[in-house]
Amino acid sequence: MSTLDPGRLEEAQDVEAADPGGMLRQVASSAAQIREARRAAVEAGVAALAEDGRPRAVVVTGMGGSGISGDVLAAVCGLGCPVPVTTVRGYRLPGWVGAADLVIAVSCSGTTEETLEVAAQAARRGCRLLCVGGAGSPLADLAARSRGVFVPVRSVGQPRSTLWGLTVPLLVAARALNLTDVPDAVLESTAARLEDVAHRCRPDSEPFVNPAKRIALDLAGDVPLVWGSSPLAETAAYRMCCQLNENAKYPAVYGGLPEADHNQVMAFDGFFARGAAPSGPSDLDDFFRDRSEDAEHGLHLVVLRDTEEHPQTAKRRAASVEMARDRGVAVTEILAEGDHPLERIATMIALADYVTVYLAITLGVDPTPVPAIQELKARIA
Ligand SMILES: O=P(O)(O)OC[C@H]1O[C@@H](O)[C@@H](O)[C@@H](O)[C@@H]1O
Repeated sequence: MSTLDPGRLEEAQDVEAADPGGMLRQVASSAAQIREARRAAVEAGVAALAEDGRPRAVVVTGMGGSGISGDVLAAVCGLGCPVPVTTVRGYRLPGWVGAADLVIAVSCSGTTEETLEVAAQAARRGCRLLCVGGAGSPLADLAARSRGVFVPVRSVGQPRSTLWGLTVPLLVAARALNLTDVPDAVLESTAARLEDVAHRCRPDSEPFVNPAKRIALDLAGDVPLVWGSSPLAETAAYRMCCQLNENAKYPAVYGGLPEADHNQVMAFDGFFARGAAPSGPSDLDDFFRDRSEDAEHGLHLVVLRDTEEHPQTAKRRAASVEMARDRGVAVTEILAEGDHPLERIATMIALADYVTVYLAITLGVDPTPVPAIQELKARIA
């Protein structure tokens, strides 16, 4: 059983010992992934996808840490994108998808059954096909058989930590199709920002100067509501919840403004907000005794705050934070850095990724393996 021990985050050697699968190293490789994946996408001839002109729609299919590449692509293309960009998670390609559309199948292992199934449907319907994932995999074979473009991706360990290796080929394809403006200079500046986050969050930097360790300690024992203050930040919020689930084996609820102000905000007045949180190990109570007047662990609002917000949404964000604090709900804000949408989403994701790994470590949970996911796959095999 996992127990909370803030001391586990103090010394670099303890942090490393608590991370036998090297998840912190995997997270730190994000900048290198951007550079390597750009080269791989260019070498694989992704630009050839533009030869037949712009598709009617872009449909990304993938699961878990791979599927989210579609959300990141849509967020970076933004509301100004001339064609719809959508993500399909599951076994079926929607009926409207056809030969006029580009389908992008993403799977780090290249073996995920839902992704292979949807990619095969796309090939049968004559869609333009781009496959991104493990070399020599069933997905690579499918791309070859269907004369699709295939970009090989080197896994850095887990699919979810290979996020940028899996996403950058999609961005390179989208820029070839004139769906978004992500020049090499932006890929490079994003990589540089990720290196900077990695430096600030490195294992040997102590909790009082390490933003990720500090947030992890604040969050431990609480029930996180993770909200994004823009569509871009909402995608980062979803990613943070998935990383809380898979790295920290921790529950989390994601939302985005303004929608969360129409439903989730009610939780500020509910059971979890009053500190009547689910009973946990009693050492949690001691640890959180002096965190707030209410003493108990309860609801924790994590706001991923974009620098570009609709003015009304910015008002809603500020009012929501104030209302949470008035009610004794803990609040943490994570700020986007940079100007370009890619820099902004990548910096929020990077800091949040580190938070989830340090939360795992302080809870005594190994961040890397996902045994329940494996068990599920085995049960249905
Ligand atoms: O990227 P692929 O290999 O398709 O995996 C997709 C997802 O599969 C799940 O079962 C987990 O392993 C996730 O962490 C992963 O993101």
